[in-house]
Amino acid sequence: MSEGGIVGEFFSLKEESDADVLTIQVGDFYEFFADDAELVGDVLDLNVSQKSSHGSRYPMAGVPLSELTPYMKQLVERGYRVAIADQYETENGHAREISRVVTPGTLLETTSADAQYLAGIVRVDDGYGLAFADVTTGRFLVSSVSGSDADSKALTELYRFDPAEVLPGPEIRNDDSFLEAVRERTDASLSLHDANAFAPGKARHVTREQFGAETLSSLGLDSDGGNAPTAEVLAAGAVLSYVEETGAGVLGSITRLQSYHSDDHVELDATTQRNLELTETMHGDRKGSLFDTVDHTKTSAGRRLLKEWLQRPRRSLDLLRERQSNVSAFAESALAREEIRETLGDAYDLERLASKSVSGSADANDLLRIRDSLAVLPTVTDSIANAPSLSNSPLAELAARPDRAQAERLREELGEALADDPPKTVTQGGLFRRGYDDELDEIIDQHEENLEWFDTLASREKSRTGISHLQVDRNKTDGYYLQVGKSDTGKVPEEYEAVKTLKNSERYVTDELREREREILRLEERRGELEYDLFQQLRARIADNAELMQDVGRTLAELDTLASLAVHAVENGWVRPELADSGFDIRQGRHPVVEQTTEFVPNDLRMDDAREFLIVTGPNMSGKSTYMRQVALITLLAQVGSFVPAREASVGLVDGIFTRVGALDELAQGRSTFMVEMQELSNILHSASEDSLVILDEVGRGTATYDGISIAWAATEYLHNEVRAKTLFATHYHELTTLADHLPRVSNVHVAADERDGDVTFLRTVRDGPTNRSYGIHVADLAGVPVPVVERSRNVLDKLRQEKAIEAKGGASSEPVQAVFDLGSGEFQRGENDSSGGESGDESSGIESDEPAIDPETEAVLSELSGVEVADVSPIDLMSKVQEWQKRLEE
Ligand SMILES: Nc1ncnc2c1ncn2[C@@H]1O[C@H](COP(=O)(O)OP(=O)(O)OP(=O)(O)O)[C@@H](O)[C@H]1O
Repeated sequence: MSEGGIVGEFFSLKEESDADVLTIQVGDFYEFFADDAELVGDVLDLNVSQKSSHGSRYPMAGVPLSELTPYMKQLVERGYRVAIADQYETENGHAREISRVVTPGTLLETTSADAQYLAGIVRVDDGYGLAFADVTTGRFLVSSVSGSDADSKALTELYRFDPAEVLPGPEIRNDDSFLEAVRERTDASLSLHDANAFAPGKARHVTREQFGAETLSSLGLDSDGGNAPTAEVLAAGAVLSYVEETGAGVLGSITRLQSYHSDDHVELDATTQRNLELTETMHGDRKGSLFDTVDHTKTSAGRRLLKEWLQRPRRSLDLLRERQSNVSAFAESALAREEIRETLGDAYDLERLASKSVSGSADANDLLRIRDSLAVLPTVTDSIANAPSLSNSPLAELAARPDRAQAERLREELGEALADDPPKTVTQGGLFRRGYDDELDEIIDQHEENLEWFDTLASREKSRTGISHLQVDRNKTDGYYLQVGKSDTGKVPEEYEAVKTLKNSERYVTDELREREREILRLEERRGELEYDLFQQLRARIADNAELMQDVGRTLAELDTLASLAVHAVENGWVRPELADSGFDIRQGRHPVVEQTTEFVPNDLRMDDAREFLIVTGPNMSGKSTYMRQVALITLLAQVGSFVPAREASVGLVDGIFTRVGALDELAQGRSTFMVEMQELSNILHSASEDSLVILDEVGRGTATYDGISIAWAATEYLHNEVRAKTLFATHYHELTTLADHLPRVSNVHVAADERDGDVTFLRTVRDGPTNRSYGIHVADLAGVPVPVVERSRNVLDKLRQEKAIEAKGGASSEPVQAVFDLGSGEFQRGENDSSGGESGDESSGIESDEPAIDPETEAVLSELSGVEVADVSPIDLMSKVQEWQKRLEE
């Protein structure tokens, strides 16, 4: 291992001579480890992780691009071509992949098929301007958000793109609460960027240079009266200049600017994406996510697009109907679909290859991949034209979108240039076909002629000299030589010059041989140079067609994604949903992921203007959460343009899906469950509209029972009266079921269970009306809670029920439990002192202090088990506490 010395202000490099292992030391803080390095062609492939000054290793993804770039530059200057593919273990033991390539002339470029966004965000008077550059494909999107909830809208956009790096404008201070939220809720690194880049003049100049003033004005993004560029342009300018300065992508591959409106998409914040397990399960596994379940794509570009569609469901009826028709067409014609999918399997990621051509990092193999991928388009287009059900669908138009003639010309050019079976690297020679370049042909002819001379040399010399054991050979140290067997050395003529003596033979050279050898080496060198020049010229011409390649790549990806959706629909009996203005009528709906592994009991859902809010009750484990998630996922899939798991479905388009379920992750991070719960609830109450779908699972359970009920009660009223969002609310607070008597559009449904002789059977069927029992103790029993505790709980429950019955009969309003049941009848609703959800035990509520006395013996036992006051917890919390205690015992 040799010390490479300081190669940059903060960077030093250690390398082993054969470049097998590379350790890069960065300042005092980080140490990068390169394990399992492998030389693949002329690219060095490394696995990289990073060690902090405290000694803990963590993945390199945590390092901002700007920090990585300078040291990458150093490597490049030292003549390396570096591909870093780091696969590392995250805290919970799940491997994730982030890959980036650095090549001469360019900087960071991703080798991962996933989109990697660099985001710029600028705050203006009435909102934010946002710009997102995908360094994988060169896609560039801008948008703006405004209004009183601009903060939350901007955050939603950031969640949606999930950028690797965010550049906040200089007006967003480091301690700004908005940045706090970005830090808290995304994995993005925040990078400080030159404030000048955000300056209006600079930003406009840079964006105009990149896209032209015409593009800006056609998108409505040019300045007002020539002075103030729009917020999007400010953000775009900063991102572009950052890309240019740091090489976080390739400017030349950013060929097009797309402007989108945040209203084009269904609002789906990070919490909801996680709750619905769109791309990862709650435990961080890819397997078992919706994406993993429905993905049957054949290409990495198709996979990328499918993920994007799931994360960004759309609201345009026309677009969704078109996608549906395409999925339908593919679903109906199995033969043509499978033929097309097989052809698609030959396509590489053209969007990425376009970026690589522009950056100059595309190698010989990449040019071949471009050639082969371009050939896929006409084959696929012909397959579509030949299948009537496909040619009559919008698929025909989709496939015709890229300029086929231009694509064909490009493919022909590559076909004429590149040999059928060329080498992996240019330096090996033989990349180009004969007839492509006259000079190259001549060199090759001369080279071959010289080689032939060597071929005939042995027989010529044999007959001239009478030496029988003579052969001509070449090796790295001696070059060309004549080798004569020991027995024949006496016959060697004068002009032979001995160069090496071996055991059984002698090696000679002659002037003539030296001259030929020099000529061969000259020709080989010239051939190498010329082939490399030609390769570069060809690559540059290909790069001029980056936009075309992006078009073709995008089209193939879209066909792949649509065909994948069709495959899943056919294999799982999904149906095309009817897209309606509002409301839901889902018959025999199923959960798209759970149905893969379980004998699933389908369920219906009906919601309309007269039935907007469903309170879902049912025993623990009966299927409430599954039912609600199933509704959210069916809605989401419908707005992707996919078929849905149901026998029949009408889905009203929504503008957002908002969910609030148990806060497992935050618990692990040490935040108060209840605080998180309330923040999420608050966000929903602020952001949801009458066109939204809201899923609430157990709101209020994180605090004292009466506080919890009060908050859940008030939130229901607010959603029902003010927001009017379509809402499903699962609760164990049976008191809430009485809301249906007071609020006109609230209805009760419950997930049925059957109890016979103390045994509970979960029926999984959703029925109208509230449930009457909670069966929590039965679940505790199932979970293995010790028999004495289960028995005792039954005892306590009976007691509580008896008390309730007495209170109900007596009807005295001063009775504590009665007070809860009376919530709907006035006192609470009127928002008097006690409706404000005061702290537990707050004198003003008059409730906590009036709680029914629990048998002191029970309270003592349970308190000891759980470490909490019994009166302060809901039945579920009690159960989880008991389970917690049981776990502790096991440990
Ligand atoms: N319709 C169904 N068909 C088959 N299995 C189901 C169905 N619904 C739910 N399940 C299964 O039942 C189990 C419990 O479901 P779920 O978590 O939705 O219950 P829950 O009522 O929300 O429970 P809790 O109140 O304890 O949170 C899960 O394992 C789920 O896979």
